[in-house]
Amino acid sequence: MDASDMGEDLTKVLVDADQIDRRLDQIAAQIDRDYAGRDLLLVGVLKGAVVVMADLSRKLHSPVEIDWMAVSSYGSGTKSSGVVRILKDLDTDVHDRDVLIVEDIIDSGLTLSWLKDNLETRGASSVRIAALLRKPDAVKVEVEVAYVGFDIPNEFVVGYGLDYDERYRHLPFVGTLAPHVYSD
Ligand SMILES: O=P(O)(O)OC[C@H]1O[C@H](OP(=O)(O)OP(=O)(O)O)[C@H](O)[C@@H]1O
Ligand code: HPA
Ligand SMILES: [Mg+2]
Repeated sequence: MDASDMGEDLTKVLVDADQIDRRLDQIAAQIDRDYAGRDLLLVGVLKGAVVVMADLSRKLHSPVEIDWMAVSSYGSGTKSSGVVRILKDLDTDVHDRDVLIVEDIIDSGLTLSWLKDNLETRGASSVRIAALLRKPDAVKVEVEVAYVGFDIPNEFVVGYGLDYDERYRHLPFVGTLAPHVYSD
C-alpha cells in the first residue's frame, strides 16, 4: 500500500515502512542493551501506539511485560485540548518497576509529560519514553525522550497508528494529510 491508494487524502509519505523498520531495529537493540538483566514493563498508550508497540516489542530479545493505558487529549480534532483524561488505566502495579512508555508521537508534549509524572507518582523505579515521532517545533512542554524514531515537521500526520478522526491508523507508513480533508 502506498500514498496513491489513499486517493488525494495524503499529500506525501513522510516516513516509509522500510525506514520505520530499520529505525525500530536500532531502537530495539539499544533498549536490549540499556535494560539487560532488568525486568521491563512496556506501557503502550492506546490507541496510537498499538502499531509501534506490536513492531517494536517483537524486535526485543529481552523478556518484557506489556500493558496499556488509554488517555486522550485530542478528541476528533487536530489540536490538543491540553486536558488529559484517563480512559483506561493499567492492570499492572508499576510500584518499583522499570517502565518504558511506548508512544507513536510527541506533538505538544502535554500527553507524555502528564503520563510520565503520573507513573512516577505511583512509585515506578524508572519511567522513560520511546516515541516513533517527535515534532520539535510543536513542543509546548519539554519532555525527555530516551528513544526517538524521527523528528518531523510541524504538520498533521497520519498512518502507522496515527489517526485523523479514527481513520488512517492502518497505513504502514507515516504521511501528511491534505488540508482539504480536515478543513472541509
Ligand atoms: O504530545 P501531544 O500533543 O499530547 O500529542 C500526542 C498524543 O496525541 C495522540 O493521541 P490521541 O489523544 O489523539 O489519542 P489516540 O492515540 O487514540 O489517537 C498521540 O497518539 C499521542 O498520544
Ligand atoms: N497526527 C495524528 N494524531 C496526532 C498528531 C498528528 O500529527 N499529533 C498528536 N496526535
Ligand atoms: Mg490520535
